[in-house]
Amino acid sequence: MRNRLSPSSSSSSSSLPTETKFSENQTETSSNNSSFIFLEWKRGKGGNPLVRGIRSRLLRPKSMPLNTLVNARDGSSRVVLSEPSGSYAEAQMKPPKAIRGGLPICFPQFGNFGALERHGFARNRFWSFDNDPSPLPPANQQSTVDLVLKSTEDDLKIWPHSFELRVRISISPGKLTIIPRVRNTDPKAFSFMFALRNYLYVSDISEVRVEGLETLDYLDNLVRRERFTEQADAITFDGEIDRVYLNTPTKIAIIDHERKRTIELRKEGMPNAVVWNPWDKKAKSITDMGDEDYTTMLCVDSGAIETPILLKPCEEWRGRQELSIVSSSYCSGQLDPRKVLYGDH
Ligand SMILES: O=P(O)(O)OC[C@H]1O[C@H](O)[C@H](O)[C@@H](O)[C@@H]1O
Repeated sequence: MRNRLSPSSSSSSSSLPTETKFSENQTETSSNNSSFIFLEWKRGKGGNPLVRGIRSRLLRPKSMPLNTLVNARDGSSRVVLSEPSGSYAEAQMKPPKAIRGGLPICFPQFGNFGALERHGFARNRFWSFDNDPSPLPPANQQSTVDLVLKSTEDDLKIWPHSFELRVRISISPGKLTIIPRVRNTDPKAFSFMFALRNYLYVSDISEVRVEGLETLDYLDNLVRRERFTEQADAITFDGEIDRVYLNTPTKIAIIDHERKRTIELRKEGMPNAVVWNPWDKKAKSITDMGDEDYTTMLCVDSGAIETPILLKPCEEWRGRQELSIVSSSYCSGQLDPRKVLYGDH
C-alpha cells in the first residue's frame, strides 16, 4: 500500500517521490530516479510543512543576521540553503526524471500546450551552478544559490533555439524566493512558455480555499482548454481541477483552514496561475503518486502560458516568485482576504 504524502516525521516515507525519504533535517535520495529541479523548503522543529516537497522549516522571523550553509553533498548534486531562524531549502540536481513534488520548472512549454514533452524538457535536465549570474549581483550570502541550464545540442534538435535559463533561489525567514530568467543566445527571436509548478502541501484539500482568482477567466484543461469565467467567490475543491487562470493578480492566497495558516504566493512577470489537483481517479493512474496523495497536495503555479514570451536575440526575460506564510488573523479562522490580497497586514 502506498503512503500518503505527509513528510512530517523522520519515520514517514512518502510515495512522492517513491525514492525519497524525508526526515526532519535532511532528504535521503536512494535512487537516481530523481531530477532537478526538485526544491524542498522545510520547516521544523516539529513545524508543519509549508509547501509539499518544499517543506518549510519556518520559525517566527527574527531580525538577526543570516548565518547560512550551502552544502553540495554527493558531488554537486544537492544544495542546502539555510538561515538561523530555521527555514531551509534544498535543491537536488539529478536527472533523468522530475520528482513528483517540490518545484519543477516548466520550460519552454507548459503542459501539452505545444508539441514538446509535457511541461517542456527543463525539469528533466541536469543543471549547473551559475558562477556569473550577471546582471544580478553575485549572491553574497549562503542562503542564495544561482543555477543555470544552457541548451545542449540534443535540446536544439527538439527545440531549435539556443537559450540560457537561470534561476536564483533564496530563502529568508519564512520566505522562499525564486527569480527565473531566460536569455536568448540565438541569432533569431524565439518565444517560450514558462511556469513554476508549486506543489503545495495542504492538510486537507477539501478544506482549502484559494482566493485572488475569483471573477477571472480561465482555460480549462479538462475541457479542451475552453475558456470560462470563474463564478465562485473563492476556489474550493471537490473534484479534479486543471485550470490556467488568465490575467491574474500579483498575489494569491492559499488558505488552509485545518492548519490555520495561509500561504501567500506573490509573482511578477508571470500573468497566469495554474490550479491543479488530480483528485482520486487520476491520482490512481499516476504511477509516482499514492492513491491518497491528492488529499494533501495542491499545485498553484506561476506561469506565462497563454501568451508565450517573445525574446529577441540577446534579450533576457525575468520573473519573480515569493512563497511565504501569512499568519496572524488567518490563524484565528477569521479570514480577511483583503489582508492577503492587498497586503493589509
Ligand atoms: O504528470 P505531470 O507531467 O507532472 O503533469 C501533471 C499535470 O500537469 C498539468 O496540469 C496537465 O494539464 C495535466 O494533464 C497533468 O496531469
